Amino acid sequence: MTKVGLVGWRGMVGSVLMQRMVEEGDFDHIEPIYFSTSNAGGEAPSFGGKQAAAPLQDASNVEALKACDIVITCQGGDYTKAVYPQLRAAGWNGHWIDAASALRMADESVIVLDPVNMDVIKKALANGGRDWIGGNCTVSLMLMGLGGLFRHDLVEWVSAMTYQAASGAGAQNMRELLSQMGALHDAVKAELADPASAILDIDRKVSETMRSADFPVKNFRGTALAGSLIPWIDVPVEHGQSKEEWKGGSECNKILGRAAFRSEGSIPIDGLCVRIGAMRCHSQGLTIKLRKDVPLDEVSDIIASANEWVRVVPNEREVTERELTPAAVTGKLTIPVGRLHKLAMGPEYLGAFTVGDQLLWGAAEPLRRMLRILLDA
Ligand SMILES: NC(=O)C1=CN([C@@H]2O[C@H](COP(=O)(O)OP(=O)(O)OC[C@H]3O[C@@H](n4cnc5c(N)ncnc54)[C@H](OP(=O)(O)O)[C@@H]3O)[C@@H](O)[C@H]2O)C=CC1
Ligand SMILES: N[C@@H](CC(=O)OP(=O)(O)O)C(=O)O
Repeated sequence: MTKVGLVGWRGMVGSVLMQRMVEEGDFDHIEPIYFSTSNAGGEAPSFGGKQAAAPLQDASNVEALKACDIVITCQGGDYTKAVYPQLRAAGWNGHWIDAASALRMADESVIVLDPVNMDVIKKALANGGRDWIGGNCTVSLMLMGLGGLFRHDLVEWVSAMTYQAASGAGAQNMRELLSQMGALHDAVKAELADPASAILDIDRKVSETMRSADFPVKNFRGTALAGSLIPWIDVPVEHGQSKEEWKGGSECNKILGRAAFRSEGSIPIDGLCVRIGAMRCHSQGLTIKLRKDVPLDEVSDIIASANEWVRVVPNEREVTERELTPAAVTGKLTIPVGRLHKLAMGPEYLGAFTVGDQLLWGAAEPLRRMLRILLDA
């Protein structure tokens, strides 16, 4: 049976991956070997009702990793940068499946999102490809929603304005968001219980609390997210972009197998990435310049038929409020796309809004599916 090394399985992304692998019966097809960066020799877990043959292995032990046919890691970029080069240098020819961004733009890597780029994956497999990297969550979720328009080569450019959840910043940030919400509520609890209290007094107290020295903001780099937002994600790069915004253009074009971002033949994709107080769903408001005036019902059919997870939500108030929100989508694989309408700029300008769970299609699911593609190859 194929030996699969699992690194980062107890982290947030790794836990979602384990949950999905159990749900899909993936453990029936593999011999799992669990690794740890902190507890080598400890007891290995038994996901999918399958007991691992050995205790937890040391995740930095190249010899132990070499015994695996496939390694899947959700441990993070620092781990990848430290271990991957040593493993390849030691002559390991296995398949490396990785959630981290470290290897995404390397020539040898494919950014995997098989409902969108199975052709790119198959070509790389036929050419001996060995490095399969999950895309940035915002990018993968946008392509899961709009994949049909790209497949029909209808997109001249896209501007994506994002509304990204706390989970994208990590588990500690999700906790801190909730602590911030709790602190704000605590500050005005008495006033909220009194229907006669003045709303502007409540608002003033909330603002004071948000700006106070003891408001919990360590993980969000000193900034309030609850009751506010943060219009910057990740480090600055060139052209005034944040790295998260740069990934939109660079990774989308690579996933689609097109020319490098900003070079001839690539599709311009750019916008502003914003952190908001959602838990684990990223949303995006999209302006799409189509190559021609395509009727809205055709646009809708093309989007809806691209894959089995995308759902077009009619551009109507009630259904949008019910189905096109992080609260509705969280924990689900469905990718709703709605607010579809032609914008005032002209008939080639399409407005759209999409929501997706950034730990499922945004992180774990493309990796899990790549494992199955390799097992079935
Ligand atoms: N968060 C996200 O939205 C996305 C993240 N990624 C990538 O995945 C990587 C991992 O992200 P994420 O899952 O959020 O990271 P986590 O911090 O949740 O987990 C990373 C590792 O931390 C160690 N760890 C230490 N303490 C704990 C604890 N109390 N509970 C669980 N694990 C603990 C575990 O390693 P050990 O068991 O060896 O001690 C674990 O594998 C990121 O660095 C990024 O590269 C990719 C897409 C999206
Ligand atoms: N940066 C993303 C999460 C993430 O981990 O992205 P990447 O896989 O590209 O490092 C966010 O904050 O929402």
